[in-house]
Amino acid sequence: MNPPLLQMKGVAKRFTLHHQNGAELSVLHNVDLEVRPGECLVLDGPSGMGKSTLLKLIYANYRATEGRITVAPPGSAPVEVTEASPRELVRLRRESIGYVSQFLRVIPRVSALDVVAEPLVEDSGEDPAALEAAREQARAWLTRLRIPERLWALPPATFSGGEQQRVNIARNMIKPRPLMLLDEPTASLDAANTGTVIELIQEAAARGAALVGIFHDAHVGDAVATRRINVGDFRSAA
Ligand SMILES: Nc1ncnc2c1ncn2[C@@H]1O[C@H](COP(=O)(O)OP(=O)(O)OP(=O)(O)O)[C@@H](O)[C@H]1O
Repeated sequence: MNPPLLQMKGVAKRFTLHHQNGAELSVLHNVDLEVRPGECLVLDGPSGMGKSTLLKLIYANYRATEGRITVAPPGSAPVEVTEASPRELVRLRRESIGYVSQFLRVIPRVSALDVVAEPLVEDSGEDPAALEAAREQARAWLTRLRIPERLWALPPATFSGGEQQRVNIARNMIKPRPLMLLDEPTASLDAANTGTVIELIQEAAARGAALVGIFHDAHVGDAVATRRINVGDFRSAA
């Protein structure tokens, strides 16, 4: 069996509520899990249980209060997310973790094509052939996700919710990273685009990515899950 790409051990998250005299809100407690290459772990559980918080801990948007989170990309040294420096985290995200949230962080005046191509352009070292290859791939991703060609040269700020979500998916999947975090990636999508995203997730798992996802639509979770957990099981008794 492949070694885990992601490992969480004894992870807890408590928020300190500064506007409520420093009261603590305990959200996750004793999270132990492993995800291996080729697996898609689906996070289930009622609203407010901590599903998005769990993804944000892995991506280090939130700092774990307790425990260890280790990402071990194949062929490179494992990174302890809980102890990594800001520089190591930037590198880990750039090289090893894709994070598709519901919302695109819009960059003013940058075209949809360049937003999608950017992760490959960053790696191109200004080599003209690599830059053109990055743009060519961005065109293919925009086509596959049914973004009309007339929109490619425009900044996505004025795009519809579903168009922005598809640009975000393309941007985060164009570079095949070993770990993919998916926070309701199909929330604003129609049936055809939801079907495409299901295929993309299955293709990522087939090439050996490890995926952890939250899916609003039960049928999407059912189609992609290789394993599921209920995040309510990590709720603190306190
Ligand atoms: N930055 C924060 N500060 C304080 N509390 C937070 C913060 N982020 C999340 N929480 C709290 O943590 C709990 C879990 O939130 P989270 O968004 O992870 O739930 P969820 O299971 O993803 O919910 P949903 O299915 O509704 O998206 C909620 O009670 C939320 O208010």
